Amino acid sequence: MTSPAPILITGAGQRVGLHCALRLLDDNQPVIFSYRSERPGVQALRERGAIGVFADFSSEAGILAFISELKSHTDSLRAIIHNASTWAAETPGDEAHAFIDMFSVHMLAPYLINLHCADLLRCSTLADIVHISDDVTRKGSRQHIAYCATKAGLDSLTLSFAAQYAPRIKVNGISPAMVMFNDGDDAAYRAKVLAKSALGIEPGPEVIYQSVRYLLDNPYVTGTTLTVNGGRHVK
Ligand SMILES: NC(=O)C1=CN([C@@H]2O[C@H](COP(=O)(O)OP(=O)(O)OC[C@H]3O[C@@H](n4cnc5c(N)ncnc54)[C@H](OP(=O)(O)O)[C@@H]3O)[C@@H](O)[C@H]2O)C=CC1
Ligand SMILES: Nc1nc2c(c(=O)[nH]1)N=C([C@H](O)[C@@H](O)CO)CN2
Repeated sequence: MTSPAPILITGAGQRVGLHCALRLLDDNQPVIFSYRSERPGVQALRERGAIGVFADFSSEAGILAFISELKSHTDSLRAIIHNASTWAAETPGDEAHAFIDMFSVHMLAPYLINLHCADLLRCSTLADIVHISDDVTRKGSRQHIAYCATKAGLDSLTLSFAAQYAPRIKVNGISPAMVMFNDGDDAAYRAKVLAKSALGIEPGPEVIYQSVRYLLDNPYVTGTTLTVNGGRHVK
């Protein structure tokens, strides 16, 4: 029996991307992942048989170099999961650089990878693109203006590529609110963030894998962005 086409997940060296990559491997799904920094998670994925491809999505050249290296490893893809992301607040005096950096990783990389890798997806019987965005695009963010704007642009790509690639390729999004804190988050910040949702929990990355699984397995969903926010919109 031939092995299924691999799933590409970007930014899988840690946290949500690493969790989802490991869960896909648990399901006997071959994985190709991008990483930018050598991390324990990168080595763990390699030891599970996943193929790691270096990627710096901060420039067009870096994105195209990744695409070229990716195509040297596979001629088909079951799915592409755009997970890579930078969560940066406005940096006084360097706002433009931060905006350009997040535009590149949140919009230009998904755009170019989707355009250049559509033929790889079309070699798979089932084909999906999943954009991981952020619930914050629902109403904007005073503290992360550029981050939110570039994630909103990713939401737009979901709609456009869903229309462009139907019916051969499904294209959907996932919009989480906080699913896992960062190590440096103090108790006061954690309490403040937990109070923003109706359910008031830190669910962990499994809720994103469950959302990915739903989108990959459901043949009648495209152009949809799943809200996974603990009920922030009803709080
Ligand atoms: N964590 C949460 O609570 C929430 C997460 N999300 C979204 O879910 C997804 C996963 O979140 P999380 O796991 O916290 O993400 P991380 O902040 O851990 O980022 C994931 C990876 O993206 C990679 N990355 C960042 N910038 C670049 C770049 N320019 N080029 C290549 N790779 C890059 C990093 O690679 P490296 O480490 O190798 O440098 C990093 O490991 C993201 O899209 C995020 O925006 C949305 C709402 C809440
Ligand atoms: N790339 C990332 N994006 C986001 C992160 C993160 O750690 N990396 N974290 C958040 C926060 O949890 C935020 O939702 C808290 O309100 C958002 N995006």
